[in-house]
Amino acid sequence: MDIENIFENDESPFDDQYNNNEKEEEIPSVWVFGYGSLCWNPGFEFTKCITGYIRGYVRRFWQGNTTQRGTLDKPGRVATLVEELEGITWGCAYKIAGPTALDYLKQRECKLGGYIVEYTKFYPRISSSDYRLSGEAFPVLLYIASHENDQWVGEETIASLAKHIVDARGSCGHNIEYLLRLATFMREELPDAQDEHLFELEEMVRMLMSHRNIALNTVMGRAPQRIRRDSFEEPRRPISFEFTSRVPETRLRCLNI
Ligand SMILES: N[C@@H](CCC(=O)N[C@@H](CS)C(=O)NCC(=O)O)C(=O)O
Repeated sequence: MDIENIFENDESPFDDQYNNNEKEEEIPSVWVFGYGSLCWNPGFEFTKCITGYIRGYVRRFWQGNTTQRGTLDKPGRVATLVEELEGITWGCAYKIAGPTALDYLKQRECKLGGYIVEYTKFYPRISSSDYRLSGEAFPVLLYIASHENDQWVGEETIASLAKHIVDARGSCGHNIEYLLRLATFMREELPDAQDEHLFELEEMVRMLMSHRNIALNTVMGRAPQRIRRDSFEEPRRPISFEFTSRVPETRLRCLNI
């Protein structure tokens, strides 16, 4: 999908009805779906973040990574989406305006990560009349690993994935951090969402860490920027992982982009 001129393209699927610009000046915007590190470390500026899901895909750690979370000698494993008819993948959608964020994602996701950009329908977890999101689905961009990219690994057992993750570290930090921060995002923001693959992998990695005496503080980098999600929702729990609504000031530190 060519997104170069998505803001000018009048055939764009992101037409005005989904801009939800009721309270924002009429500037063209698109939504990007995050289901891996984008859930906790978007690295780009956004104006809204809402939790929800997409249909027809499941999340799998079947994409290798020799840059941000691994090396050529010890490739890591990062999340991608695999088509599955009845599949559902939970994550969050970011509303972005202007091409800067997309240029950044092109570098981070496509150039460095081997992902391609597609789009699909996003179903918000919470509908809000205040936000003119009556719960109906709307189009989002998503970054998915093509099976042709040179870092594609394909199906692997949980045990094999866990071994790779425990052994891998890249320019953005340890591969364990990548997995645990995603699992924490899901538990804290989407406690009712199911994801057997993610949580079985987390359990196996934590078991390997225990067997190899790997201390958590040796694999977890700096706490990510706090993100306020579903801002039209009353706070559901004491403030913990995510709080203030702040547009990220820092870029993806490891890539300096
Ligand atoms: N496209 C997925 C995965 C994105 C992802 O995990 N990208 C990795 C590598 S390709 C990345 O940029 N990681 C930064 C980091 O690991 O901190 C998402 O929507 O979250």
